[in-house]
Amino acid sequence: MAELQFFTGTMDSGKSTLALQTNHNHAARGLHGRIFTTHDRAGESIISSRLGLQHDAIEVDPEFSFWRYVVDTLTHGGRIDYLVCDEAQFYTAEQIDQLARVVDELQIDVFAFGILTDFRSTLFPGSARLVELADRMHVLQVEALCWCGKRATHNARTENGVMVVEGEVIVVGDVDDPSDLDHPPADVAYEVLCRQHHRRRLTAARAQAVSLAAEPLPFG
Ligand SMILES: Nc1ncnc2c1ncn2[C@@H]1O[C@H](COP(=O)(O)OP(=O)(O)O)[C@@H](O)[C@H]1O
Ligand SMILES: Cc1cn([C@H]2C[C@H](O)[C@@H](COP(=O)(O)O)O2)c(=O)[nH]c1=O
Repeated sequence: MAELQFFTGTMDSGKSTLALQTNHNHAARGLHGRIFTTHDRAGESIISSRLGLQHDAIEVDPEFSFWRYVVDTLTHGGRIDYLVCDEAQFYTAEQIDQLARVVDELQIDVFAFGILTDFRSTLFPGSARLVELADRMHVLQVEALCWCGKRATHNARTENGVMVVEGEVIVVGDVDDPSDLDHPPADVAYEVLCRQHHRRRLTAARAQAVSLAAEPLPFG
């Protein structure tokens, strides 16, 4: 039986890597798949992982119909055994419904990958629909960690280093590596945090500033 599976985790938890591995393992066994993505950091029609892997992909815009694409391909003699769908949080709820229909009516496996919540800790519409419809949901095993060492569960957005909770929902960006002194923080960046530190808006930089401020002055 074909299935709609949803693989989720915070930013930087290995979703795109797993998406590319899933495609590789199925293709290696002679199965025919299609890879979809949208708004990847590397650009249009590309799926990229931070481990350096990249692959061509079909760019999904809000008008794209998965159902029409698959039916057209099959009608013209093409073969599709599975779909790999990255950045699925950005898909519309209707597109997730189409993916479920592809699974149920055409017996094609769908592997969807995406983050659950945005920088305000609100479910993305695509992810909400996947939670509602997926046959199986998997939380990625490789845990991204908050600066405090706890498992990161939330995605924070920073603007010029300061965590924000208002703004456009979709802003393509990357997590900052504070140890990479060659690259100063981007104007808009992301940081993964545990819930407690997301709630308190305590990013690594702010935690460090607070702890330095609490140091007693070196009076002789
Ligand atoms: N230099 C590195 N060495 C080893 N692993 C790395 C390195 N850079 C990134 N990674 C791994 O890649 C993961 C991010 O993979 P990626 O597929 O881009 O994540 P996602 O799609 O969830 O944002 C990190 O959690 C880490 O495990
Ligand atoms: C939290 C959040 C993220 N985004 C963007 C930032 C990245 O471009 C992608 C997530 O990609 P990843 O492969 O999981 O790292 O989503 C956004 O647009 N809005 C948000 O609130």
